[in-house]
Amino acid sequence: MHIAITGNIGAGKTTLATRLAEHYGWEVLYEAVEGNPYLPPFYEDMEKWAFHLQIFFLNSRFEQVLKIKKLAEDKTIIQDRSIYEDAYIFARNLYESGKFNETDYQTYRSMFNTITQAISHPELMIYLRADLPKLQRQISKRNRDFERNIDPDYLLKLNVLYEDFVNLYTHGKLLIIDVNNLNYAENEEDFQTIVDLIDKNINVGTQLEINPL
Ligand SMILES: Nc1ncnc2c1ncn2[C@@H]1O[C@H](COP(=O)(O)OP(=O)(O)OP(=O)(O)O)[C@@H](O)[C@H]1O
Repeated sequence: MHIAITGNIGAGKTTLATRLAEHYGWEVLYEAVEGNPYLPPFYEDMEKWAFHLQIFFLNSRFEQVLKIKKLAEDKTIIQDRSIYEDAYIFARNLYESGKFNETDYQTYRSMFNTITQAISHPELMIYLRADLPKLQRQISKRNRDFERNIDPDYLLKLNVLYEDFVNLYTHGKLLIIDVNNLNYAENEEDFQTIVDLIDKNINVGTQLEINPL
């Protein structure tokens, strides 16, 4: 089974993916942050590095989904961020804010459309919904150099696109979790709340039985 966690920067995807994998014995595939040569310069000058970064993420996410296709035949894989977010949220936001020019954006979208014809979709998507203060707290807690001056307006715009994305999402089952008042990194009860929700929504390892919130 393929499960993906979706959510804005700092929503807590990596922590949740790691904890769920430990709890259920799933395998996690993380996104390419460490060693991504374009992320630090991108935050310095988005217009200049938008295309490079989007191609890097698209390729790395495509590699992941091909890997997941094979692995998910006999185990459950949890993916830290889905391929859709690159195109429908990050690239779209860059385009709409004038940082991705028309030609580059059309080239990128055409590659994305080609790639999506070759992939299979997650059976379950878990969306972590978090408001700006929560995102900012978590981003400052992890203290990554290149995220230090992240513009609140950038996070707000991404959040609007995330809401659009989940409202229109039809590729598979969707579980929406409001994480504003949850601290599943440190609070066992909060983690258990999420586990209970997931248990209610899937028969782990076999079939899906979703009752959306
Ligand atoms: N397609 C993309 N375009 C631009 N930036 C991206 C893209 N995908 C990921 N990023 C950036 O990569 C970095 C890592 O992503 P993020 O921090 O969301 O992952 P994370 O550490 O898994 O988050 P979380 O706190 O939810 O675990 C962030 O700075 C994010 O903006």
